[in-house]
This record gives sequence, C-alpha cells and structure tokens, in this order.
Amino acid sequence: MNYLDVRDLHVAYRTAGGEVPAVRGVSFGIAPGTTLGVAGESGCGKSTVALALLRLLPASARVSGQVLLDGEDVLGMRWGRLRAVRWAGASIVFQGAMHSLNAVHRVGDQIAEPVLVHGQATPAQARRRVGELLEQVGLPAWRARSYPHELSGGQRQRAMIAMALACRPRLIIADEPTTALDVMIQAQILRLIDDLVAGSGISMLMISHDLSVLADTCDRLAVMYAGRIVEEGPAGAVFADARHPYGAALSAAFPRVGDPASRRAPRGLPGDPPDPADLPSGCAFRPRCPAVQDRCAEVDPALWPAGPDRGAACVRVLSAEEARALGVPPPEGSDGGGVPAAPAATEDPGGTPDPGGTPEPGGTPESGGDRAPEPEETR
Ligand SMILES: Nc1ncnc2c1ncn2[C@@H]1O[C@H](COP(=O)(O)OP(=O)(O)OP(=O)(O)O)[C@@H](O)[C@H]1O
Repeated sequence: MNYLDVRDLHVAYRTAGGEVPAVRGVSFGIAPGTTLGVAGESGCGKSTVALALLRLLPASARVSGQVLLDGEDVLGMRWGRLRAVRWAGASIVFQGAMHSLNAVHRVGDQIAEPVLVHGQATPAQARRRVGELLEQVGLPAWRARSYPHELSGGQRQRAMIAMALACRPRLIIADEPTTALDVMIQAQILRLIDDLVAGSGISMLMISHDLSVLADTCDRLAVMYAGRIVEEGPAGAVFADARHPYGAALSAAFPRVGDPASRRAPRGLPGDPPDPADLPSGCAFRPRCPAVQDRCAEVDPALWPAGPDRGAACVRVLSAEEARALGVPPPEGSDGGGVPAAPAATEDPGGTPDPGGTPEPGGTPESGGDRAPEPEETR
C-alpha cells in the first residue's frame, strides 16, 4: 500500500481577475521507502501540489480531491490531527533555507522545536537529538548554537534537512531543495538526501525543474504541464524514452548527469506555457507540440497507459482500438496511434503546459503556488 496517495487533486487560486486553475486533477502514489520526482517548467503547479499535501496553501486557494497519508485524508483532517501529522507524518523542505529559518533564533532551537511541540522528547533529550541530527546532515553539533546568518547557504539547507528529519517523518517533501545553491553544493545536498533516504523507509516527493537531477535520484518521475501530470513512470524509462512530447522535450533540454558518454546537446522547446486562466481547447500542450494532430484540439487527454507501469496524456499513445473504445477520434488517414517519437526540439527549454483530460491510470504531482510559510488552506 502506498504511504501517500493523491487522488484527483484540484487547486484553484481566487484572484481579483478570476480563478486560476493551478492544479487540474492530479493523481499519484508513493510507496514506502521510494522517491517520486516531479518535474515541469515554472508555473506548471509543482509547488501548489507540494503545499496542498500538508494544507499549507494560502486562504485564497480552493482545494478538492483526496490526499491520503497512510490512508488518512489530510484534506478532511481536524486541525489538531493536522498539527500532529505535520513534521511527524510528513515534513517539507523548501528552497531558500534563509527564508524558512527564523533569523533571530539559534539553529538548534529551531530544529528542537518540532520535537518538543510533538512531545517526542524532554528538553535535554531534544538537545541530544539536535546534535545527532546535525551530525547526520554533515554539520558539527556545535552549530546548534549558530544563528542562520552564521551559516553558508549549503549549511542552512543541511540544517533545514535536519529539521525535516527531526520528528522521524515517513514522508519528506522537498521543493526545489537545491535551487538556490551553487552547482557543487547542489550535488552534495542531493547526495546527502539520497543517503539519508536510502534504506530508511522514508518516502520522498522531490520537486525540481531539472529532469536530469530527478532521473538520477528518484525511483519514479512525473512530468507536469499546465496543472496536469502528462507523463509518469519509472525514472530511467521516462528520462531515456519519454512517451509524451513534452516529457521528451523536457528530457532533451538537460544533459545527462554523470554520463560523459552522453554528449547530446541540450535542446529547448520554443514557446511558453499557457496562462492557466486561459487554456487552449483540447490538449493544453497543443500550441507547442511538435507532433500535434487535428484531433488534439478536440481531446483533453487523460494519463493513459503508455508501456509497462507508465502513463502519458497524449492521444498518440493510444492504439486505434483503444482510441475507438474511449471515443477518441483516430488520426487522419491512419489506423491509430502508437508511441510518439521525441519531438525535434529547438532552443530554449522551458516547460509546457499540457492539456488535460481526466486523469485515469497513474497519477502525477503538481506544483505551483507561492510559498506560504505556515499556513492553512481552504477547500
Ligand atoms: N497565491 C497565488 N495566487 C494566485 N495564483 C497563484 C498563487 N500561487 C501560484 N499561483 C499560480 O498558480 C500556477 C502554479 O504555480 P506554482 O508556483 O504551483 O508553479 P511551479 O511549477 O511550482 O512554479 P515554480 O517552479 O516557478 O515554483 C501559476 O500560474 C502561478 O502563477
């Protein structure tokens, strides 16, 4: 059984200009001890998904669906239960630790706080636990007495990871945990996260715009576009052989990490993702898709099966028979789909939105939303 199951998650932000549908029917699961990476270009809804999982969205967000943590729906939880689940059931590491740590409190006190609030230790035990946690993340125990400004960016992010581990959560959500760091430190932090999670039984949701980093560190990958998961499957398979033209474009936009044999030059995808408040008809990726067909204007694809243990939201993954059964028009002058080839991407990576359909098979995470410190959400 999955530790986390997200089902048909929708999030819309109420704004002065109307509702912004940031997440549109995202479903995915994470088994105990496994890592799911969520990729997609800026604005596709990744952070919104992450924040929705622990009800950290601002009050302007309207949320529906289910977020089952060990079978319990977080979205329907009473406030007291939700407080117990945060940190202990699942914790979150944001990008930019300087903004997440309180500048006027010592790092050790901040790491100890969730342990104390959850009644997991006496103050003396919490102090010992802080020392252990700091050493676990590669910092000397005396750093507990430091203030955030006395640490480097990488050290602060290590302290944030220590805090996320403090209550021994079964799920860690890491939202672009290395984005604000330089490349060498990024690699160290990713290795640290990998080592901490490996064999620990902790599940992880790792968000990044960088598909190659996720492919290197995650068991499974979900690619988001315009508030939907458009591709989901085993990390290596998705990165090497994406079935959705957007997944293929995103994969082509990054060189492979640690594979000097792969000399392919990064390629980009022209165009911009759509405005979530003004999506095109049919597939949201249609205006940028190098493999677009006439029927893409009519069909809002669901995450259909696209190979062993994977799905893609593209009409081209359907055989003629499957398309007929689903009421999807066949491509002009042919008997049906097949797996789409990687598009001949051009310059400028970037992400794209994907149209949506009704999520069906696998699920994918979504991001989006702005960082709300300690929030509350609304349904
Ligand atoms: N508080 C908010 N109010 C209104 N719209 C919002 C709010 N937060 C996010 N959005 C919109 O929701 C959509 C998804 O944003 P989100 O931050 O989840 O995307 P993202 O993929 O995480 O992007 P990034 O990688 O830049 O963080 C975007 O169109 C964004 O402008």
